[in-house]
Amino acid sequence: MTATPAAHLTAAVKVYGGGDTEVRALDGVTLGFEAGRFTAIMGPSGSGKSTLMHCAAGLDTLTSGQAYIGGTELGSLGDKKLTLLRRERVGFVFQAFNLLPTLTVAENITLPQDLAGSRPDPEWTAALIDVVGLGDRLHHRPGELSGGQQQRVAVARALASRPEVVFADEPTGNLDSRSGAEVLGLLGRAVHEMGRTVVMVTHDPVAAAHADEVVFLADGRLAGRMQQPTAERVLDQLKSYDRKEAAR
Ligand SMILES: Nc1ncnc2c1ncn2[C@@H]1O[C@H](COP(=O)(O)OP(=O)(O)OP(=O)(O)O)[C@@H](O)[C@H]1O
Repeated sequence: MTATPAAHLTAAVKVYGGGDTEVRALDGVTLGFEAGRFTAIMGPSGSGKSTLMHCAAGLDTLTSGQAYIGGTELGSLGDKKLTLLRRERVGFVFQAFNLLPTLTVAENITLPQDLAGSRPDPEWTAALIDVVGLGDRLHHRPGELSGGQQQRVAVARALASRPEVVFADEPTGNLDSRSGAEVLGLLGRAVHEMGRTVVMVTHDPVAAAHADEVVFLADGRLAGRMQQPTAERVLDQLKSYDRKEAAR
């Protein structure tokens, strides 16, 4: 028997709007994110990447089908239980960092646990701070840090409660290539050295090449999967979807 994936979707459909303006953003996606792996989600603009991530993470609901974190089906949870699940079992990294400007780096990192009333594990927090390389910045505020440093804080915050899965939405979208590479290296270390699970939406083939696997979406459907991606192979694959789109 194979282990339960960290997150998975079965026959996932998401429809926005209705009538003439109806959009099927997800059109029957069945997909699992294995634990202990770094997965990138790619596809042309409008292919449903963000929708898939939001529905898989419990930030949005499916029109039909199921989304699971571990063995928990999200559609069966009420708002309160869903909020708790997101807080305790899922980590998030967004393009815009989303740190609280009035809190220090250290306070930002432990904020989700403080909100949940859980006690941060000092050894784990220290290991995280070491990995993100911000030990000398713990009492600074986000405004005193570079974009790359802020995103490293956001990665540490996402990992602080040892969530079952971290979802990252274009985490390098606001960073220069060097800071972006640092953040991607950090996500990779979280997976390969700290046993975490990361699912990342990205437009950037170079970013996707940091993942163990790339999942391709096209028109709201699963269009392919690539193991051990390279930026070049990812780019070629994306071009093939563009050519199919142009031929329609
Ligand atoms: N709240 C919404 N209301 C209506 N349509 C939406 C909404 N959110 C997304 N869509 C539509 O659903 C489809 C998929 O959007 P989604 O943002 O998931 O794609 P994406 O692959 O993440 O795109 P991008 O790469 O441009 O960010 C698009 O056609 C989009 O216009």
